[in-house]
Amino acid sequence: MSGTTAVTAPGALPVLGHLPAFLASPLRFLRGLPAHGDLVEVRLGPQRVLVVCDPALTRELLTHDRTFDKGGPVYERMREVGGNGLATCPAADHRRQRRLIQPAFHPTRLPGYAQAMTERIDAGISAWRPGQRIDLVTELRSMAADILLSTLFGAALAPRARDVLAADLQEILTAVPRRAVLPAPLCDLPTPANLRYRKAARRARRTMTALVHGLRENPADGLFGALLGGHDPQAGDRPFTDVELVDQAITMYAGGTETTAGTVCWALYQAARNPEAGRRLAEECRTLLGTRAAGWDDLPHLPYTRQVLLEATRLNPPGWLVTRTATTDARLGAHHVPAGATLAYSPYLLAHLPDRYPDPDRFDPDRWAPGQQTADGPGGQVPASVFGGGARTCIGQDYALAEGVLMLASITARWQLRIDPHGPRLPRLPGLTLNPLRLNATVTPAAPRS
Ligand code: HEM
Repeated sequence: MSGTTAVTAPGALPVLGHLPAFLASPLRFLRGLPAHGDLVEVRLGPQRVLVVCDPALTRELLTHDRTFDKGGPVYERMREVGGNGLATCPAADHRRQRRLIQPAFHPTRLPGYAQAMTERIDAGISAWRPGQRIDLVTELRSMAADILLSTLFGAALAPRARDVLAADLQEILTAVPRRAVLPAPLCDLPTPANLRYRKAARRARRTMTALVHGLRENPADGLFGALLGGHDPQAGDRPFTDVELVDQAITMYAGGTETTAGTVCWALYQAARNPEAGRRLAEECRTLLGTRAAGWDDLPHLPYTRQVLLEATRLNPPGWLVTRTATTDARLGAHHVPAGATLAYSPYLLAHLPDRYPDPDRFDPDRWAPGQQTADGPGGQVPASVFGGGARTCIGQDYALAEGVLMLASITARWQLRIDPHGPRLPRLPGLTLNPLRLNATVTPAAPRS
């Protein structure tokens, strides 16, 4: 990249650059980069990307969110879906949006959301039958979608409409990685996949616009109720229009469904593969809960469950590669970065650095034990950058951790899972998240502890 002082990763082929090596195994490729420097240029065909390979440099990238703004091919396609929502909007619009939305994520609102989480989790796991073979990916995704839409719209969203909306939103999200790599004209062809995508996008926006109209007249109990009901915008903050509110709903769905569901899926898988961790998890959940679903007041009494969840996010962080664009000529650490450059940070790469996490491939929930000193601060913290950082840090972090612990504890308390020996079925290339495509398990009732 003209003007940058970053080293280029070795092994670039003419024209294709590092594309074959990246496509052969993106995660292995990323993990090899820190050996070459703290900022490494990678050539993916014509696209050049500066990959940040060091935690301090990642913090610097995330702190200067106006210089290193949202951008890159995935964010462009996400904008097509989520419009100018909180996760995709440029820095120029971000402070206003964040100020308007933050009250809906205030810690005092979490117990209310947790009640909806407990109800939806209980309904989900009560439908399983002894001896049934389930696909955990589908089951947890549908539970997370149910929870997200229930907390967004509260009682304003009837169960039948919720199912249709969840199916449409899922269709849209599944299309994003495909549309991000297809040349733009191909995205407009009337292929069955493009037609399905357009139909789902139109219907989802129509449904949510109607919900927003209803909530403006009659604010209900959900997250959108908090956004619309009686919240005084800060001086100078223009309130959200209906279109912006629908963008925010799609953004929350996109940011809050696959991420949490995938994390719980990996946590259950790891607990099944690691007998000692699985035993301690079961002991904690079954002793505390018997067979009931976990609620908000149980959270402080589920420390090991939280450790298991955190370690699962470290090993398989949902957002594994995240891009930015330099808005101006800039410095990053000791490097010059030219205006227009694409940069990327990788929670996956950082979470597998051996000097931060000794024996990084080992599943070890005790890294997060209270009082344990980790590279990310005292035990109980979250793995650095898994939830981003700086002004664009995940607004749903506490929501996600509460939901993840409630799901993991409730499932473990009530059911014994026998994961299929084949383990998770992985996509050939990871999509927006590191989630498996399938994880089959047979469920039998857990033996309660006395
Ligand atoms: C395990 C669960 C989750 C993980 C690992 C996660 C991860 C992340 C990461 C890495 C970012 C920063 C992206 C960037 O730097 O460009 C982010 C932002 C965001 N997340 Fe999450 N997330 C999770 C759950 C959630 C949930 C449950 C919600 C909503 C209820 C949510 C909503 C958002 C939003 C709206 C943003 C954009 C924030 C902003 O730009 O101000 N996330 N998340």
